[in-house]
Amino acid sequence: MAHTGAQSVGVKICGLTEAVGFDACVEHGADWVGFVFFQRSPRFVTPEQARQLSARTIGGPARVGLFVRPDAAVIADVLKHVRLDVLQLYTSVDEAEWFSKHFDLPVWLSLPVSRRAELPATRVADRVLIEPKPPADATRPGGNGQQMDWSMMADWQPAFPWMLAGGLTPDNVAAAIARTGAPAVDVSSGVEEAPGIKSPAAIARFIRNAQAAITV
Ligand SMILES: O=C(O)c1ccccc1N[C@@H]1O[C@H](COP(=O)(O)O)[C@@H](O)[C@H]1O
Repeated sequence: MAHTGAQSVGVKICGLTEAVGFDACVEHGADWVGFVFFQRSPRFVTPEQARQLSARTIGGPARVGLFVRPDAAVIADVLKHVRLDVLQLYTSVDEAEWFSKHFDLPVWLSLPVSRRAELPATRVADRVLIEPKPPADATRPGGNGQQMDWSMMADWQPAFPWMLAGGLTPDNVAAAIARTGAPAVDVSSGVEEAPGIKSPAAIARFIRNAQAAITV
């Protein structure tokens, strides 16, 4: 079934490391920007780098901090430097709830999914990120440019917030939204010139194509 949406699709650009990419997100109206606090990512930023990027604009996209196997002391240190609006966590449902209460912040939980039965039936976090399971030899759980089988979401219409991630690009994002009905999308490697280096032109095209998808 093809989905058509009447609501604006939310767009998150993840893995900002440089001013030029951050500024493109602000200019073209991204809803969220993501800072990756995972050292084994080419998109890793220190808390100070995130602070400097974030300070380039007042307001603008909401700031999402991404943590893999999160540690409360690490998150607390980041929050001393930069205001985050959302924690995006690669952890369990129980831990996600704990972190949300502990830091009094909304938590988005990344859920790796490879078949329809793994899609959540009930709300387990403020938002779930539906992502592909990473390859066995991957050094990180996301940001691998790996696309999932969108057909498994064809008739999945949960009554809670979710976001589609994994292998999205300016060229496929409109089809991804139409096929899955995703209310929000998340991209990292699909808008890069090289790992960790964002392309302002690709960011502009991604946001434009995602937002245009609602009128399909
Ligand atoms: O971006 C990363 O390097 C990363 C590292 C560790 C965990 C998650 C990461 N990225 C997340 O994965 C999605 C999808 O990435 P891609 O578009 O397929 O490259 C990304 O949007 C981040 O939320």
